[in-house]
Amino acid sequence: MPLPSLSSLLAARVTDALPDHDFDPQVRRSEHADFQANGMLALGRSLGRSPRELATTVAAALPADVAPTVAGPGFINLTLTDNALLTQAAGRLADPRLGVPLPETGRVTVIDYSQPNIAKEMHVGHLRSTIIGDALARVLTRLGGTVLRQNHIGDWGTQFGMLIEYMSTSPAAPASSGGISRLAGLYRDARAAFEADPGFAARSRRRVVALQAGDAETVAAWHDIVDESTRYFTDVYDRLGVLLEPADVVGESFYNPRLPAVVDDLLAAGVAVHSDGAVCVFFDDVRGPDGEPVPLLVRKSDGGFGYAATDLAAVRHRVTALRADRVLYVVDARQALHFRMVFDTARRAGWIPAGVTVTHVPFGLMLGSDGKPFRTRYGGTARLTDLVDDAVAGAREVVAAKNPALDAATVDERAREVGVGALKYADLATNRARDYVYDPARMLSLTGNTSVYLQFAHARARSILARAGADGEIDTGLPLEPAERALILDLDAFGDVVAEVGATLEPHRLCGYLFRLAQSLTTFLETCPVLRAPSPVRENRLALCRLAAETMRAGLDLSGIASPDRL
Ligand SMILES: NC(=[NH2+])NCCC[C@H](N)C(=O)O
Repeated sequence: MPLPSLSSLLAARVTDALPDHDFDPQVRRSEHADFQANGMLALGRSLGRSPRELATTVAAALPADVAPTVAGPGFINLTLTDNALLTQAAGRLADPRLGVPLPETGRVTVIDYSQPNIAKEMHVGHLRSTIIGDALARVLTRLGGTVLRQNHIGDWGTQFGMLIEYMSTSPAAPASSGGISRLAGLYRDARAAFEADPGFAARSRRRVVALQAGDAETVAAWHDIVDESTRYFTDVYDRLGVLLEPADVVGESFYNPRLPAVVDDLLAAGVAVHSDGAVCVFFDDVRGPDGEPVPLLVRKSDGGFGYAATDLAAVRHRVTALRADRVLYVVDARQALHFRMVFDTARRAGWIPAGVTVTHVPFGLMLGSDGKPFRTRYGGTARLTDLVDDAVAGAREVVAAKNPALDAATVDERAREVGVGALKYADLATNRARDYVYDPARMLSLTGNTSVYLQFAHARARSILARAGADGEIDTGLPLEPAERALILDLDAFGDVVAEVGATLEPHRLCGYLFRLAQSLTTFLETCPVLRAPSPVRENRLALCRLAAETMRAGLDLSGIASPDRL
């Protein structure tokens, strides 16, 4: 078991002081002391007693080495001894989990994320889903959970009839040449032909039927398109350094054979009804602007299945076959209503057992500097690969300016680590539900809340450790400087913060923490000489450098961001 944090140890002491009451002591970091327990206010309110009196009782029961004092209307200030802080730091250094608990043990989480569409370029929406989903997958795994990644790619639908028909009649090269941009170009042309030429449109519709009926030639052409697209996705994932691999792809086509049963079962359960030839599910609280109910379309009147039917089959599969305790959908906030209707339908059909949760994890848009949805210089939807290229190119300038003597291969490698890190961090650092402005210059800044600043603080600690040679033992009897105290207190919160990200599914909490940690590490390095300090202060400070570097690396790793030893 990992060593509990100081704040959780203090919280336990405060609750122990009032054994007859069940309450949250609300122990938080404070400007007035190391920690402050604020829970007496709420407890006093609920008991109809004076919070100050409760606080006084608690303070009297607490051990003198936490220096309890009552302040204001009933706060309890708590200050730890230097010895207690150093003992905790030594414990953390010996803890391979760095204090991260294992609350997810035994729990299976399915995460549906990334979800690009075949024969199309990936765009910024897929970038956000990929980055956020990947961070959540890493955090939940670290917290002891079993995480099943499901890349729900768009690989099925009537549009492929069009594309296959177009490719079979145009004398062009096979799908496996020319990459995604050629495929995306053909897709655009096929669409245009479909709209302009009724004969082509009719043949395309017959292709869809042939594809669904398993016609060998059509299925082979579809496979070629899927394979070519998957190669492109894999390439993007490699460049981004995310966990997703081809084995995680369970696309829409996977659920195709399961769709008729979805319709039958929903009809039999009375959850879905026939309506104008279609099969629909209605909701009391989902209505259009005219007050008319807006149904979830399970089967269209032409007999075709849509996006919703696939998601219904998917949720059922994930809960039953994959035995998920929790299913997360990391998808753009604009699909909130779709997921609400899908989950509600699955619940009404009795497909979601008690204790299992299905959750839409929404995120906002990436905006341009004009405050509108981000577009490229050419006005189109931004291609994800252009964003990666731009970030890496910008990072190359930062890296080369800092180290003019570096060889080209090292510059390349660092530029990738810094550029991709900056792109991910800019995405993760704001509350995911909000829209955020894409600002390449700001995200690569060496100062401010950027991954570059974090990577730089980490590399500073590493370079001191490299110059020192060996670290030493912590001497818990030494007095501490304020910057050392602040650093130890911040380091100690790491495990609690990771647990909080798992509980809230909000990666920005980790970024905020790492930014504060980088600041206290920087202040420590600027005010407390390490290598020049006399022994045994030197050994203690080296140990703090070591713990800070390890914690920073673990945190960046959970965000999917590299932590190079040098910058
Ligand atoms: N299970 C899901 N519906 N996942 C989200 C799929 C997103 C879809 N492929 C898109 O690009 O918009």
